[in-house]
Amino acid sequence: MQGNRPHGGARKDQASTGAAVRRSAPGRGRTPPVPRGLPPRRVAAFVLRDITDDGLTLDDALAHQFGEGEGAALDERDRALVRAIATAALRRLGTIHAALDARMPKGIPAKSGLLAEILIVGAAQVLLLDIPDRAAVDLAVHHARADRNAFPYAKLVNAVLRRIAEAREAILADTDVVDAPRWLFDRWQKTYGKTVARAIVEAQRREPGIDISVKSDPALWAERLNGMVLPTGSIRLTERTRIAELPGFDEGVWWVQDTAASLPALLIGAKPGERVLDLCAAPGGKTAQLAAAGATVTAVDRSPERLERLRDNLTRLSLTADVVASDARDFTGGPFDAVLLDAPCSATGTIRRHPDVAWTRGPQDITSLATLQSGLLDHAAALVAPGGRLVYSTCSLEPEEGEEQIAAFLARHADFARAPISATEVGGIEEALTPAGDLRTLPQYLPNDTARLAGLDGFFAARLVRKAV
Ligand SMILES: C[S@@+](CC[C@H](N)C(=O)[O-])C[C@H]1O[C@@H](n2cnc3c(N)ncnc32)[C@H](O)[C@@H]1O
Repeated sequence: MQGNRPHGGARKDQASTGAAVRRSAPGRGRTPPVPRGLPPRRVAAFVLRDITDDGLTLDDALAHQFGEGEGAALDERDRALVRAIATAALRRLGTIHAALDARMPKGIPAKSGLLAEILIVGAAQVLLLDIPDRAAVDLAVHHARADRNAFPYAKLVNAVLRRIAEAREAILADTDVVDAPRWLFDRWQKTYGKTVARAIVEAQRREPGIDISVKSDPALWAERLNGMVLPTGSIRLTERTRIAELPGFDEGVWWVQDTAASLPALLIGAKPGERVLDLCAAPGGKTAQLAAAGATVTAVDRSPERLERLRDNLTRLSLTADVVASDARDFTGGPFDAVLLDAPCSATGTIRRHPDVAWTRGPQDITSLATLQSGLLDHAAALVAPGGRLVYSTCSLEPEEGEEQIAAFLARHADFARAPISATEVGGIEEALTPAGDLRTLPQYLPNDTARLAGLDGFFAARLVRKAV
């Protein structure tokens, strides 16, 4: 197995050059003409640096770079290219690091500016995108020449990227390389065993399709949307498309939601008129499911910005909920017939959709989130009416945020018992049920011969019932 640490031992030196310097930076006072394709590559390099150095999410990094300097001037096509390069690079960062390591045994030289990012952006194009090798390599060389500190390494960029292009097939076929940080892969091996951990990282390499939850009549809407109905009742689109231009979007018939993310709200089994509390609700995919089932929903989230999105989504869908901006641990009300706690988590189950997650989390995040989750669970429990249901879910693959959380909760709360989940409630996906009766989806489930139509996010969910007094 090859190492897959972030490539570039010169992080500290680079960081100390300061954002203002490194984010402009033509080399040695010259102003060579800027080739047409260079700005999006340069912006992609900054996006990657925002993510790997500053811990921004991909969406935040894109918003940051498109909001200033060279990024603000990019047209829609170039922005799409920046997103494609950054996403591909993050999805296969282990592969790219291994390819660079093998051709640069001494690693990235100190004080070499954006050299690491220039190489990653170049390698992502050469290995993964439909861009001619020559254009990708030449632009990377231009990029290095225009960077004050990467300037001396322009020839090295040329040589390394050409050698990567020559070895493309072998690099992509290397099954020893893992596209996840070592600590995370080791964790998955420990939790799920070697074979399953391998299948997880394999599934995360694939670009996922788009899933849609529909208020009613999935068969009809699958036909209209040119999609397929999944066993879970979601629709999976079979083609890449602009979401807002699809039939039914303006009419508010459906919303985008990974099919695994739709399962926790289904487990509530909301009936018309029931009082249901959705804790940690924004941007509202599960609130919409509960409201569409006819429940009287209270949706709580502590982020006012995310609640704006929830309100917008409900408005488009002509659904209603009582929306409350509050820390869930301070929320009082109820008791409720059912409470859904879709807790904040490390989101390691969503890496196939959000490949940045793999490279911006650390083991300490899992520990601190597990503490937050158990506090949220205890508070949620107090809001459930006797005889009522509590569904706890996270989009994490980590047992501390799932199975272990529920075991500890049940040990603390003798007034709650597990209400085991049956396969028929989750589209018949037997393998997603734990021996205890909880839901544990893994990204490699729901296989399909067409890669883009396979898989689902990794989710955990447990259903508990408060004993009637
Ligand atoms: C996994 S997301 C929820 C997704 C949402 N349930 C859906 O289906 O669209 C977690 C949410 O928890 C919110 N959150 C984090 N900590 C919170 C807290 N202490 N109280 C309330 N909301 C919190 C975040 O703002 C975020 O919107």
